[in-house]
Amino acid sequence: MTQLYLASGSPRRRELLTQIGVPFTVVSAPIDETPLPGEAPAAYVERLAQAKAVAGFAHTDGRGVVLGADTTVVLDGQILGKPENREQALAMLGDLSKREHQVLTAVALTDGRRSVSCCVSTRVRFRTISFEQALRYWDSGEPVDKAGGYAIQGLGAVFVSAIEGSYSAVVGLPLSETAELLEQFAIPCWQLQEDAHGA
Ligand SMILES: Cc1cn([C@H]2C[C@H](O)[C@@H](COP(=O)(O)OP(=O)(O)OP(=O)(O)O)O2)c(=O)[nH]c1=O
Repeated sequence: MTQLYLASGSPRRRELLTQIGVPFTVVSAPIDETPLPGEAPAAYVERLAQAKAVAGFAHTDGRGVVLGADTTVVLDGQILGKPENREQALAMLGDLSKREHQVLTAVALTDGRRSVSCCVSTRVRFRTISFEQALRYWDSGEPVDKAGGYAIQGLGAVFVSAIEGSYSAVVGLPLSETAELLEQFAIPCWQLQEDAHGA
C-alpha cells in the first residue's frame, strides 16, 4: 500500500483525512504564503497547495505520496488570509457581514514524478455581524488561525446563513475531490481497521 503523507500543520486537515479512513503520516514543511503581484486567488491557492506538497515530499523517503492543501477567503476578488491581529480580524468580519463570499480550497498530490491538483470554490453567505459580536468572537480565540477570520465548524457557524458547495472544503479539505485525487495514486478511502468489524 502506498504511504500517504499530509504536509500540513492544520488540525482540521488531519481530522478531515481521518474522517474518510485514509491512514497518513504528518510532515511539517512551512512555505512562504505571500501572494505574487497580481496573482488571481484560484492560481494562488493552487500554487500554495502544490508548493506545500513539494516541500513535504523533501521530508519523506521518496517512495510515498504527499498531500498539500490551501484555503483562502475571497471577497470582491481580494484574498483574505489569516488575520494578523484584532484590528484585521474585526475589519474582515465587518467586510464579510451581510454578504456572500467565496472560499477557495486547493488540494495537490505528488509522488515526486507526477503531480495532480484541483481547486474547489464554495459560496458562503453571512448574516449581519454587529461590532460587539465581532469583538466577542475575536475574544473567543477562534478567528486567529483561520482564513477570513472565522471557522464554519466552530462558533463562527452562527454567522453562516447559507452555503453552496463543499462544506469540508470550507473547513480545509474538500473530501469528495480529495478522494478522487487519492484514487489516481491508488490510495483508497475507507481503509477500515481489521478489528473495527470483528475480522
Ligand atoms: C474559512 C475557514 C477556514 N479555516 C481554516 C482552514 C485552514 O486551516 C486555515 C487556512 O490556512 P491554510 O494556510 O490553508 O492552512 P494552515 O496554515 O492552517 O495549515 P497548513 O498550511 O499547514 O496546511 O483556515 C477553518 O478551519 N474554517 C473555516 O471556516
